Amino acid sequence: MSTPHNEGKEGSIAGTVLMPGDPLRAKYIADTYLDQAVLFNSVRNMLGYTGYYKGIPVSVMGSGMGMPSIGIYSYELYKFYGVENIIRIGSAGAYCDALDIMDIALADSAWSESTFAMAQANVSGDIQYPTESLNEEIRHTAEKLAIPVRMCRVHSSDVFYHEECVGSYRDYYEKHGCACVEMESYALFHNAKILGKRAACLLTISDSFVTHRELSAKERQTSFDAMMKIALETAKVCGEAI
Ligand SMILES: O=P(O)(O)O[C@H]1O[C@H](CO)[C@@H](O)[C@H]1O
Ligand SMILES: O=c1cc[nH]c(=O)[nH]1
Repeated sequence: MSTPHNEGKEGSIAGTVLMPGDPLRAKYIADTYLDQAVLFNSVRNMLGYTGYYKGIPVSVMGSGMGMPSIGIYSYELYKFYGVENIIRIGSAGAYCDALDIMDIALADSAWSESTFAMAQANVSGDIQYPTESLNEEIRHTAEKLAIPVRMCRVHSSDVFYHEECVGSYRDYYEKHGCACVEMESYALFHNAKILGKRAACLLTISDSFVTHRELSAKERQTSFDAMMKIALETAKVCGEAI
């Protein structure tokens, strides 16, 4: 089987997929953490690999940036490849000083101005939620690894570069309770819900709107190991249950 965007063969993708936005981060994870990793997709260079983590099959695939992109890839993984769990592992910008560079956040909800859910399935509302049971497994895993994780509402934005007339990051923090910003979780959570699947979103803070500190592009690609460890150990637990 294949889709217009994924050339993976039937059975080539594990039940749990870790999804960074950057396909090169997917390659880094496969090269660094997976045994016997096999490339299942390179259409549009959206690299996807399946390998073994501590003996359990796990896949990792880039989602691209923004909701239309993760909307396509996650829909196809859930609907056509039988994937049960997608854990997004991304970077985010902090909207408050409670989140520092390299802190790890777990989305408890995604607020968005996006029309994705309305356009996709006539679903109204500006908040989408992750799967509570998957979040619970992630929290439990992080606790066991003694890696601190901050639960927070995420601004899942359609736009990276805003003009000033739109307002400040403080508005998203103060009016909507968003502690940080990324660009995919609202669409991922929506797709999981309509297809009866599970989704979660782990984020490492890469820059701060408050302090203006930021990681380099190279650091964003390779330095999120603590978050990856949590995601991989959770995927192992999910894989053992499938
Ligand atoms: O690091 P990733 O997973 O790509 O996530 C964040 O980084 C990109 C913007 O630089 C957007 O995709 C945003 O969601
Ligand atoms: O979407 C994103 C991701 C990281 N940092 C930002 O400022 N925005």
